[in-house]
Amino acid sequence: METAPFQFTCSTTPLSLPPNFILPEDKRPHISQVSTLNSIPIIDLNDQIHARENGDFPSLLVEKISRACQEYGFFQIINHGVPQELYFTKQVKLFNYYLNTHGQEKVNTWSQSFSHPGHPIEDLSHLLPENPPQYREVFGEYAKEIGALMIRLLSLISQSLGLEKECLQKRLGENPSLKLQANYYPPCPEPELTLGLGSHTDVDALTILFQSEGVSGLQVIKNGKWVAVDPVPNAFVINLGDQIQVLSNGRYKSVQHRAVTNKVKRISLAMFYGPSMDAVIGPIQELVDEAHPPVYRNYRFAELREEFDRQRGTRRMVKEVFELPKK
Ligand SMILES: O=C(O)CCC(=O)C(=O)O
Ligand SMILES: [Fe+2]
Repeated sequence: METAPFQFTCSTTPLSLPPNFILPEDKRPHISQVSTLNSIPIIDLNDQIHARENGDFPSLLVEKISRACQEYGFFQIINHGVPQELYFTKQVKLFNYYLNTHGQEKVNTWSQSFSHPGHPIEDLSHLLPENPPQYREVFGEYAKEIGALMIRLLSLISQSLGLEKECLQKRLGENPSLKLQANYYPPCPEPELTLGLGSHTDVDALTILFQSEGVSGLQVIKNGKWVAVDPVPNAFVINLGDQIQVLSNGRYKSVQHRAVTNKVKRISLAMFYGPSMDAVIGPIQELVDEAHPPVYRNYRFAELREEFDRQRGTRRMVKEVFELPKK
């Protein structure tokens, strides 16, 4: 039997969790055991400018990105050049979230997500919400800025893999997707009994996440333990998606992450950059040699999306389907 969706739009927070949100013991977040030390690296994109002035090569920035990608698969960026008003305008609020369910058991997670494509903005503007009235304009500008930042990061990550600057962008194809997912985590009476978003990896190539200040919720796996990614003022969290893991032949990992809930509400805005549907994704030739045989077979991205849809609602193992047998 389907569980009835829980209405988050009610104005009061319940005193305890409705039963259809309570996770089985082994799936609970154990929040008190999560580390806040050694969280993911914070990288200053202005380092690039300094390095260029000094003529260093490879630049300090590329080195930092290389280390962060290898050790964490996650980092935060500051001085990214996206004007603060575009993601910090108080008037911009998102409504009409839908309930996201995760996992095989029909347990709801304590969140609502709202998502829509962000590119090409000219074609989709009329599909975006009419309220609040400035949403289309602000989102349009945000999508353009984030799209440009994605290209900049793809170039830095390409260089950090020893590849030419445009390598990853080219491999992701001429009609890449840029999608928004806005996540709302309402105040939760019992954060230890539920999750905001279950553990997952992002399926696309690269994610730029803005998280609201003052409340921590995002956690990433590091050395088998959950590490909290506390919000840093005016920073974006960057994480590598499954397609970068495949293109880098497993050199860089798409890392499991989740969101826990709090007694107070939290909001995050994720933008996902994904390949063209017809792009052929597979290990980049320069990263394959005798010591590093190909881990994945080539596939059209549309093929992987079909597999992703087949696995909806399960603990996803999508890229694993394209792994080659180990020799
Ligand atoms: O709310 C967060 O910080 C995590 C969001 C996330 O992982 C996602 O939307 O894929
Ligand atoms: Fe995610």
